[in-house]
Amino acid sequence: MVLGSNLRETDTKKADPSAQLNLKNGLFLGNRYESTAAQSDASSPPPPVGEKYEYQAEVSRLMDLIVNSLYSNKEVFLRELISNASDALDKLRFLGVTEPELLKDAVDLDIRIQTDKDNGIVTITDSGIGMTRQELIDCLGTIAQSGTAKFLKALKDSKDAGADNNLIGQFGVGFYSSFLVSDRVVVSTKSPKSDTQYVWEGEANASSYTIREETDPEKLIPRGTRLTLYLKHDDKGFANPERIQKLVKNYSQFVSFPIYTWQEKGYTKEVEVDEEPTEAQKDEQDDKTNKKKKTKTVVERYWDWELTNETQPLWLRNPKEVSTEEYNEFYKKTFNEYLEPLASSHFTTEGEVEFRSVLYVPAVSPTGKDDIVNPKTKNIRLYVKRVFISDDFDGELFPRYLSFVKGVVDSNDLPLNVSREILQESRIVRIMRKRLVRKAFDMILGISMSENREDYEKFWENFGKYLKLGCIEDRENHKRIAPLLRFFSSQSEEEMISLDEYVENMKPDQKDIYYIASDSVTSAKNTPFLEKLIEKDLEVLFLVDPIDEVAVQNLKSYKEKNFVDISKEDLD
Ligand SMILES: Nc1ncnc2c1ncn2[C@@H]1O[C@H](COP(=O)(O)OP(=O)(O)OP(=O)(O)O)[C@@H](O)[C@H]1O
Repeated sequence: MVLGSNLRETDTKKADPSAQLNLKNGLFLGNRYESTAAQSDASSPPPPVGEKYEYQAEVSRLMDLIVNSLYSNKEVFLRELISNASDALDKLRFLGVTEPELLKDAVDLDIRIQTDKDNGIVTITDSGIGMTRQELIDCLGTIAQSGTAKFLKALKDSKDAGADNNLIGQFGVGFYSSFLVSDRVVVSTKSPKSDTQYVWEGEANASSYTIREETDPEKLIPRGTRLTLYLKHDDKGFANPERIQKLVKNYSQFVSFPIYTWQEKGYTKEVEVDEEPTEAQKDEQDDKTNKKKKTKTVVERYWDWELTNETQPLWLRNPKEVSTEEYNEFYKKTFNEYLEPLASSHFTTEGEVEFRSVLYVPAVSPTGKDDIVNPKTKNIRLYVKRVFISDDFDGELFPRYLSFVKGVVDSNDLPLNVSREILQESRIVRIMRKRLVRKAFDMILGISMSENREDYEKFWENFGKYLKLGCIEDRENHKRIAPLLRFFSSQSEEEMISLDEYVENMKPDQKDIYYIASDSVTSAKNTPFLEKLIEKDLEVLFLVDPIDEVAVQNLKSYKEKNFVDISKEDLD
């Protein structure tokens, strides 16, 4: 075997990883993985002093919290950093579709994690999009981003002084989580948009960070980002290669890029033994065709990259083989959620248009009940042939009133350079949209039929308004929406009922569905129009949400029974 054979001959305990990598790929990738952090630290002269920048006030606060936190589940740092690396690779792969020259400096899109146990150092390298100098300042000195911003908001909202510890785990604090375990963090990064590689360096308990150019030729990377974490004294255990391997397996099952970890390996071989044979053995050897030397089996140790995660995306797997726990985990990791979803649906459509999707109904409404019309939800992640395209196309794939549905959609029929304009014009997208909507309704119907009535009550409380909006905006789907609606009524003031329940409860000669619009159950109850109907034991729906009446007027009828406003009609 040619591969790495020279490495096995010698003591390769600290072998140069790049040597193997280059051999393996048969191409020269510069010295991207050349120096382990430990080596460079010991041998190179002190790095040039960088330019100093102050953190934005929120970042300082966040850093303070993280550095001094008593949060015990520190290992989440790895999940956060791998997720950043994966995002950076996604961005590169996406941009590379239209600008292939971005990909030319390094072919493999992967994440490599190396540990130096003796010195307590972990390096995480991705060959993703990297950062320019300005991006370093914008991204790692200010807070603009989702998860971290969510964290700060939750922190503000929480009055409980000990809450920050739980919040770190729930929301994730992105890049800054590296300071849960590190005294010092060095980010060396090369964007394909810049000719220079830059180094960001920050320390726990400091209010500023520095940025300088990378001048050490040993540390140059063709493209991407390398994070070097100098672990705190008590956290040096994270530099144990087996521990890292375990954590990667645990946290990265849904990362669709290969993650390699640097592992010690062994193989057995036979070696000759030079011991003096006994007299008896000598005779025996002489008897046989003499000179057959003795051998023994020894284990040779060497270090090599080992693929540590499975890279098949969840939606490509057979739904029969995916457990509810896996769907829930995928949801939480993909959408930065900490609550389990209320329901999920995994399906494939074939034939005219082929795509795969996993959809979810969240447990709570993120925008608050009154803010339906927020088109920038980033709830649907669109992939084309497994390449992440964008999470900005919710509006093209789902009607506005279903914007609370989250999920991934992967199509084989769309072009990789798909844009909003293409989506809007595409016949394929129209078909996809129809099917997605149908599946979303099936999923909601599933919740409504759950044995546990509370599930749907919870759904209705969070997303009822959205469905009512659907009555107004989506005539075509009235048949699907109407059975999902819920109202209080003159005979059910505490628990909401469905239209089906109403219809079942109708008197044999009752033709219409009666309703009264009011601002509360109490005032609806006291309306004078109601008396006569109650006398006759006829049930009346109470429409107590301002949107209810418009929704019902749009439906006009349910199961061929007209909605009739008891305050307006001349009732017999
Ligand atoms: N490995 C990386 N390669 C390129 N850019 C990165 C990398 N890590 C972080 N960044 C940049 O820094 C920004 C801030 O990262 P951070 O982890 O704090 O937040 P985020 O990833 O945007 O949000 P969240 O982690 O909550 O999803 C990212 O949005 C990205 O632009």
